[in-house]
Amino acid sequence: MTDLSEYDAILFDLDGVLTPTADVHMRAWDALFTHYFAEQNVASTYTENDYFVYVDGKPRYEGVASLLASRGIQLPWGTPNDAPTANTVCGLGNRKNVEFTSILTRDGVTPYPGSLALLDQLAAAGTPLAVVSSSQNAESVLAAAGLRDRFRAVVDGAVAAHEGIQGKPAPDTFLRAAVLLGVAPARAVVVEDALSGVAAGAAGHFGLVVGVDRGVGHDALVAAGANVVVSDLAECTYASPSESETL
Ligand SMILES: O=P(O)(O)OC[C@H]1O[C@@H](O)[C@H](O)[C@@H](O)[C@@H]1O
Repeated sequence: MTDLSEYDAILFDLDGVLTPTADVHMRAWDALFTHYFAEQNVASTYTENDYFVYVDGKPRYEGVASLLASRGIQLPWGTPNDAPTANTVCGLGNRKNVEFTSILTRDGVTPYPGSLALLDQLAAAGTPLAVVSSSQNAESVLAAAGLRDRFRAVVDGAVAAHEGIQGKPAPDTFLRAAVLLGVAPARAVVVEDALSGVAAGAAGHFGLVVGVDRGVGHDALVAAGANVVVSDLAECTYASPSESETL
């Protein structure tokens, strides 16, 4: 068990940490790039490892640009308003978003039971919580999962774009959430499943960076800066202050 009760606040990534929506993102990216690479006759096909290394946890268009660069492809950046049919970085990202949104609408979202159990302990302890996600769909996912009210602050892809905050792997979105919760980074925990997110937590000098291994691999998470790695948040605990006193 990893006990988080010595810290004052917890900053959670969303997709793959609280909800199984990293899988939905993965499937939507796979559909986009498999099709696009076939159409463009790119010899090296898109794999799951490509997702973990180049796309996972990053803001939408940065993920597209990183993956294309891995194949030596350069496209015009375009703008976030580009149609999903446009062959620009933004157009490809928006094409993936059509797929993501349709899966989300069709299937809904159920939080991981282990994550819910930890959130219940944190609610009982009154610990300030934030969601820090690169996704512009974070508010929809939180609402669909019935989790929005549990978080004092949400710093997501839409907030970052609006406020001009650099996305993961830069630490800035986590640092912004710490400010919103009124906590020093050294007193807060970052919980992340993506290499880019773990790297952001380490770069922000947070008190503890918990890596959640949903497929990236224990060693890769540690190499990116995780202090501890769990396979599910059921392996984390947070005793409320009254419980801690009686221990
Ligand atoms: O396209 P969106 O919803 O803004 O999401 C951007 C990224 O958000 C992250 O949370 C996911 O891990 C990535 O897979 C995703 O690409």
